[in-house]
Amino acid sequence: MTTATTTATVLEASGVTMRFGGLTAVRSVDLTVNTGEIVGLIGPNGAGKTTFFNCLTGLYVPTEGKVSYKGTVLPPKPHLVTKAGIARTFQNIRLFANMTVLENVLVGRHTRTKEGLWSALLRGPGFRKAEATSRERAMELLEFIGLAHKADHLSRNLPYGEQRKLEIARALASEPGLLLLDEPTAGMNPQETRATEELVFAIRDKGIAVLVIEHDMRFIFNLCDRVAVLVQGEKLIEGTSDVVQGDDRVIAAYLGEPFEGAPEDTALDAVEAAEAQAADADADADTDTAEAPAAEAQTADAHTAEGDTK
Ligand SMILES: Nc1ncnc2c1ncn2[C@@H]1O[C@H](COP(=O)(O)OP(=O)(O)OP(=O)(O)O)[C@@H](O)[C@H]1O
Repeated sequence: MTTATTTATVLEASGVTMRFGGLTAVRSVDLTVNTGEIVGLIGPNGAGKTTFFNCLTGLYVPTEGKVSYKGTVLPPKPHLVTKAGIARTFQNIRLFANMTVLENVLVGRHTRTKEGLWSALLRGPGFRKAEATSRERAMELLEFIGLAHKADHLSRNLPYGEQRKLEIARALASEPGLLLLDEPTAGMNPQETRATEELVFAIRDKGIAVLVIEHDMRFIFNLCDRVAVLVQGEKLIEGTSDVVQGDDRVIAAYLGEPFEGAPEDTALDAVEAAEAQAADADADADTDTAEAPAAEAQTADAHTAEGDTK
């Protein structure tokens, strides 16, 4: 599917430790992401996933360890990390609510525009050309994520799932080589989640490596080439979806009882179908027949609902 003939390391985090006073939120974590890869980062609430992301993107200065992007050690400054080629989205949506959809994407491009303050104030030919290129590129991105028809809408008026998509478009506007997604499907319905899965594959096929935090196990195991599991700040295991799903320590430490025996895809399909049905159905109707699938759906949801609290 990918065209890369050689595998190169895009991201290399080594020995990353983050302490907050007496609390060690991340302890000596190593992680690499290679070209053409989608890597998942999972773990229970409070395991240190977002803290680790913040260390990668310069929001936190790690207490120990270093982070390199394409062989160069990154300075712990968010704008320099973005400029180097790493973009991210946040767990909580951070759009400019009173800007249009297009303007939000244009904001994401500013690290890639070279025109300076005077050029912008004087609106000289250089600025106008750069502005036209930026708009064109931003519209292409909106086309790519399926929001071009809403370019002039205020972002606050978009439905929740589209706001999350717009955040991804804004991150892509900085032309990253690596995209970090922090719970991209939190609060989404199954259809939106499936669409996000397709979007992430399409992003990878554009040559952008992806590192994704998510509580939705089906999403992670469908999507990722490799999955790393953080538990209490430490990396417990890293491997393919099959390896991670089958590891007893992961089941015990993270997936717990409801996921024991890692349900077959068919079982998960049934859960999803039940969720979709339940969403459409009148709350009071068919209580007898809905009882069994609703119970199953709750079991699967136990893993996703946690992500909405933050
Ligand atoms: N700025 C901070 N100051 C102090 N403690 C923090 C800070 N940020 C995170 N922590 C603590 O670090 C630990 C890891 O939190 P973090 O948010 O990284 O976990 P997480 O795996 O992303 O959890 P979730 O899945 O709930 O988002 C938690 O105990 C949290 O309370």
